Amino acid sequence: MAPSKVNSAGDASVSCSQPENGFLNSLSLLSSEKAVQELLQQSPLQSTDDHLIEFSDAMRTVAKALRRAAEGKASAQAEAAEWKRKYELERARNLHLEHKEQSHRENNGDDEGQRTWAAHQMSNLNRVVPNKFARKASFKLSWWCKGDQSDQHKHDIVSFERGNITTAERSSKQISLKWESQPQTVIILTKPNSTSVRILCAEMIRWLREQKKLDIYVEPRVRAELLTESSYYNFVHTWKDETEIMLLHTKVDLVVTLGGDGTVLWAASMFKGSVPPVVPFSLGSLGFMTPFHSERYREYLDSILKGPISITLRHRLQCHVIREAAKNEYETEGPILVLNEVTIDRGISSYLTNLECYCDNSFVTCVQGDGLILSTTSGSTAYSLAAGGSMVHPQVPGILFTPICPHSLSFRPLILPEHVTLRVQVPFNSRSHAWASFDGKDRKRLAAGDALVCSMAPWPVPTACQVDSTSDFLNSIHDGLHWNLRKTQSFDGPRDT
Ligand SMILES: NC(=O)c1ccc[n+]([C@@H]2O[C@H](COP(=O)([O-])OP(=O)(O)OC[C@H]3O[C@@H](n4cnc5c(N)ncnc54)[C@H](O)[C@@H]3O)[C@@H](O)[C@H]2O)c1
Ligand SMILES: Nc1ncnc2c1ncn2[C@@H]1O[C@H](COP(=O)(O)OP(=O)(O)OP(=O)(O)O)[C@@H](O)[C@H]1O
Repeated sequence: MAPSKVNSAGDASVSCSQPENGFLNSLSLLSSEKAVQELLQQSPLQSTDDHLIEFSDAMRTVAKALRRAAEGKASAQAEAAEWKRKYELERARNLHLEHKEQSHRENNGDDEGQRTWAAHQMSNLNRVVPNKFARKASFKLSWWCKGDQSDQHKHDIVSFERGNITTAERSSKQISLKWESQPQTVIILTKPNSTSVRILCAEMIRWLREQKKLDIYVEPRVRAELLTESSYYNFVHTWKDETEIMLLHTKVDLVVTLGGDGTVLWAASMFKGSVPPVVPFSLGSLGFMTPFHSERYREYLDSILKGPISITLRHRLQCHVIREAAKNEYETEGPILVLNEVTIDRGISSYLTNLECYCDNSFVTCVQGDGLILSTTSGSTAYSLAAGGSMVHPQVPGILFTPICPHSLSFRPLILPEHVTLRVQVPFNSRSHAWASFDGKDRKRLAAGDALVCSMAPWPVPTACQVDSTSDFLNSIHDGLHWNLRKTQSFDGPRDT
């Protein structure tokens, strides 16, 4: 970098060569600042000459700017190093988990090996549950497709035998649930402040108790409402605190939701780990994930309690907010599971969001616009659709990467494979904070340097199908969204001859 020069007209100019990465070299900056200071000391500052006073002021400003640039770069380098350290810690932890899973599979033989790591984790949790809850009904999930009688499903969809690469096995076959023992406990979750829901809920509880002899759980709010109607509902169970909610999956055989899609999202959010099968009854205006009509609840529940039933395994995303201020990974907040999507947007800020996105080790892009939606395939018909994302069958494993109002003409949405980990980071030079929301709820502020890390969760939400996964999906896009509805052209008129 060349030292500062004073030209014949007395103007100060600082010329500097531009290194490849666009940053000024901090050492050269510091040495040029020193040169400027030396020049200032040599200058006759006491001189009454106005030009020289102006010149020395200008030099001071230049010196200050150079110092700031050098400091800024040093701090950015330190921050980058800290982020790299955090990222490596996280990768090391993931690798460790993978190894553990691998050795767990190897130690337990082939059959056990087909169980997921998640199932292993959940069984650890189950061990602490007292015996009185051990009467949960067992069921068997099997792969079902037309003409295929086999229960077997190879987990490896790609075969490499003898150098021939084939993908004979498909991952998205219909899943069927068959009860191995009679379901005994049902939890009913309801949309609040709705008279029709309250009436249906009371009627359904009475029917399930008297005709099906089932134990019933409801939320504390609902139990209180039922008891104000009649003391008959004294047998209905509820829970007291978060700890009891955490154990619900060990007691409950079936979850019934009465409401719209929001109630299905609410039900999913109550289960931080494994989720019992969910039967969603439609009492909302759209009901994309609620294929069961409430008027025919007796008929539907009768057949579901007998089984077998078709299931849609709806994948969830697990999200971690990593705070820049956290000293190590253990200080990050616990995972948040979403069934639809996590959205990172500009909140009330009037500035563009500036979000750096990484997929595993690769830089994806920088989102400048209103924000970004990371969606499951179940969520593809919700906010992501409104932002221009594709509609994807819920059984397709993948993560949708959909920008919200990007300030660029060429930013098309992406669909990424289910095994990737995404990191969305608010850069240090961002003009504003960003906000993350989870299935449209729980907004969290992301300050400069904070990041959101998101990957597929090991605990999907099994929802009962009215017909089967594909028919239900197509019915929803036809009935709910009026997809591709157009009057058919009449036969008369011009045509190819
Ligand atoms: N511009 C938008 O379309 C927009 C904006 C904000 C939030 N949302 C969606 O709302 C969801 C929260 O739902 P809520 O019921 O708690 O809020 P809400 O009561 O505001 O309802 C939002 C609407 O989205 C529909 N919806 C929810 N999940 C869906 C899905 N998977 N497929 C098709 N439609 C779906 C609901 O039926 C409802 O009509 C968020 O997860 C987000 O996807 C959409
Ligand atoms: N049990 C619950 N407790 C608290 N909030 C709930 C519960 N069930 C649903 N909600 C919330 O109530 C809101 C509305 O629920 P839902 O979407 O089911 O009904 P809706 O708006 O009438 O349906 P639609 O969107 O189809 O018209 C959602 O934001 C949801 O999160």
